[in-house]
Amino acid sequence: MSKRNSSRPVLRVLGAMSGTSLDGVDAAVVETDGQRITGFGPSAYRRYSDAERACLRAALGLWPGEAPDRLAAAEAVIQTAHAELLSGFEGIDLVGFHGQTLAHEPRGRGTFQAGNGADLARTLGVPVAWDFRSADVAMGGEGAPLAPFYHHALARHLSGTRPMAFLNLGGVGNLTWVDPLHPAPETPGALLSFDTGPANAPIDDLMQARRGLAYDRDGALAAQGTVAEGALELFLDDPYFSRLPPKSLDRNDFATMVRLVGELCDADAAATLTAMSASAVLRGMEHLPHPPERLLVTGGGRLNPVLMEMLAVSLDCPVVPVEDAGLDGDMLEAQAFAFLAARVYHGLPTSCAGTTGVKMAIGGGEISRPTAGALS
Ligand SMILES: Nc1ncnc2c1ncn2[C@@H]1O[C@H](COP(=O)(O)OP(=O)(O)OP(=O)(O)O)[C@@H](O)[C@H]1O
Ligand SMILES: CC(=O)N[C@H]1[C@@H]2OC[C@@H](O2)[C@@H](O)[C@@H]1O[C@H](C)C(=O)O
Repeated sequence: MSKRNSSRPVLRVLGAMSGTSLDGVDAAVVETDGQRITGFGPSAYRRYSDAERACLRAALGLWPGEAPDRLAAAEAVIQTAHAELLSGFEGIDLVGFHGQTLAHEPRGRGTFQAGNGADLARTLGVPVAWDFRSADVAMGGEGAPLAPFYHHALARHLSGTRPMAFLNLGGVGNLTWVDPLHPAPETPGALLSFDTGPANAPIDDLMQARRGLAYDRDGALAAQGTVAEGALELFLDDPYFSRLPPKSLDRNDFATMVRLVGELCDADAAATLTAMSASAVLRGMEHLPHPPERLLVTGGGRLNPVLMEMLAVSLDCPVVPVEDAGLDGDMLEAQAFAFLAARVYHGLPTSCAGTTGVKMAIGGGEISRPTAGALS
């Protein structure tokens, strides 16, 4: 821990994210006082085995107390994978542990990220910030997306002077519009963010069902297909797309869309699902207050050239992977939860009206210490 031009100490924070794609756990170090990013550290990835992924898939949609055996098996996978990955890092002041979202229903039963931060703190011997979303939902927010406060810090780190946008193409897509001239993320007008719609999850589900593969590598199958315009139109009729932000999704909220492509051959189905993901983003762009100077794309979908091309040809602004700005698109969400952990530690807000729709800016997350008094 060190002090640098700030009343709050700079922490070396390790963030960990297990996303809706269920591919594995990302972990990355950020040095931050919770406001400024002062450095990026090492990162690592731990893939889930096929058996582990199947176990997590079987637990999607479960709430605490439901199907106890299935849930306990998934929790054991999450806990073990994180402990294995995170124990390989040294010199860490604080861990930001997102866990695995199993169910998300902000206007209903709430939001549930499996994984126990108190146990992880004991295992690693380091304080752990976790359960980032519950407080926001309890206060009437969507509980997601939460990365926007990090996007704001990144935009300032990049010395941006004009509004820019970040697009995460994970299992679900989410879009953040950020005006970097506002020094604080919670200032009205600094941020607008929301989930755009399904991104890779339906494509992955199709590939699993039809080809026994985890995903459409480089969009190779979609590139051979033709988009079924009728199915695309039916998809875009969903009221989610015209609903004003804030709004967020569960991984499987659009699972039935795979039925829209049920009669199509594999390649046409992949092309159509890819077009649906791109079109959901295009509809989302209509909600932004001003056109961004560029769209910085993160998450695995940025590696799908078919999806990226569909976005690029339809948008007026440049569409580029975040690597164009010197950032790491594989690790950006893990970094986000490192940054958010530092904010939790320093008592700073992690969401606001522009991000989750929560009425007042609030700090979510709790901190579990391995022993009383650590990092005091
Ligand atoms: N080379 C590639 N070509 C096409 N798609 C790819 C490629 N690499 C990754 N992907 C897609 O990206 C997905 C993983 O993305 P990512 O890790 O960003 O998701 P996630 O973080 O789990 O999701 P979320 O952000 O919704 O929580 C894979 O499941 C796959 O669909
Ligand atoms: C409930 C939940 O886990 N939502 C995830 C999911 O994956 C992408 C999108 O849906 C986003 O809203 C969120 O993740 C990112 C990290 C976020 O909170 O910013």
